[in-house]
Amino acid sequence: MKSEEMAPHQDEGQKEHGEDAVPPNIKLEIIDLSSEALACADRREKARQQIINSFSTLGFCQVSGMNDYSAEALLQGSKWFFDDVSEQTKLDQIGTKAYNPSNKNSYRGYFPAQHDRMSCKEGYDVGLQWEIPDHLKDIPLVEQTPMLHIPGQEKEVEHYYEVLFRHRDNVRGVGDTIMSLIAEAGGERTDYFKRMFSEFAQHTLRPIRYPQRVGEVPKDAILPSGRVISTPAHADSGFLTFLQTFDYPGLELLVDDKWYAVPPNPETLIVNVGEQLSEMSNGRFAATVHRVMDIGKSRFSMPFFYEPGADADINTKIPASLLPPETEDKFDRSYYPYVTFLFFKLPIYAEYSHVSDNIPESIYKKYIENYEPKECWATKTAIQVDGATFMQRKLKAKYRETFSKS
Ligand SMILES: O=C(O)CCC(=O)C(=O)O
Ligand SMILES: [Fe+2]
Repeated sequence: MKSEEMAPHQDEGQKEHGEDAVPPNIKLEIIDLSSEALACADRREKARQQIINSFSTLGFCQVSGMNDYSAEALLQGSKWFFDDVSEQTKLDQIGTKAYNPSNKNSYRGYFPAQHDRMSCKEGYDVGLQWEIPDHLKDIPLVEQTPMLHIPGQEKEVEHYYEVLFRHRDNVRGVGDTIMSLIAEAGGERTDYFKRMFSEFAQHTLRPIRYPQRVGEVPKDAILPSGRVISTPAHADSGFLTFLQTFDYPGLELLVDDKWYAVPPNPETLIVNVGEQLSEMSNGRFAATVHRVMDIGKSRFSMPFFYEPGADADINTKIPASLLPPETEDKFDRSYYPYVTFLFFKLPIYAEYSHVSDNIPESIYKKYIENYEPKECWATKTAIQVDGATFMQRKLKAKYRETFSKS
């Protein structure tokens, strides 16, 4: 899944810490992934070490050296998409089912901003393009990305997708490179993770706009210092995130209970570890909590959530030599499909609740019935909100009820 996300009523947990009006800057290590660097044995080894070190400490770094990279063209595309194409056109043509019930797409597509929520952003979830293979057919969430068709603006539309897809494919390659370097650092073959992040990976590129808020700002979005939150504190729930923030400040990391600001750098991508990759490393890699602040004007950003295939086994571990030694043998090696994780997680978000009402029985039997939910930041937060009940268990009970009736 798109990894980030907050549970709907998430509390801004660390109120007592780091209330500086302007938190100090933090410098993220820059890792050179240019083809020249990777072709040189010493520089490649340096990149491997930098990745393992930064993932094991801050859980955040930057990468440079992408091919053919124009942040400016991407930003122009996003401005066109969010500022020039009307919200109605986006909702009609590519809105997700939660916002346009007559559309089929639930997982890919456009979602509008909710100005009365702490998380105030609109975005467009874009996947890879492939024919859905037979073994993934019928799985809700495995779907094509709906695309705009605007009569009279064919050229603009074509250009928009050309730039966007080039970026998507580039960043996907960067993700594959990082996973290869982790494999090599652990003494495994370069293609160790290839099955997991296969040609049918569920990767999601998400152009975002945080619009200038209109109406009353919800109280829970205002910090005691008066600063306003656009995306509350969260850890990304997935594997790896590659984020372009252009020239916009606003991203903050929670390190040792204090907030730090990440200075923008359009020349690099910010990379961070999500909870599932942290789990694949038995906790060695850190899924660091972060948030986005309101900067008083529209803010654009573009995360790419590097995700496995729907049926990939997410109980995979990073190479054993990289695991914390005391944890090496203590894990469950049973198959846990990625889509099962998504099925348990997504319905927590109001905008995906219809997904759980439309799961075919065969998919329930294959991907839900025999699995226990996996915890993540979002579901843990939902538990806090929900009091004693473990929301994921409630969801499972709900699925079970649905299919015992049929
Ligand atoms: O927009 C940003 O700078 C960060 C977004 C984010 O944290 C996320 O989408 O997970
Ligand atoms: Fe995030």
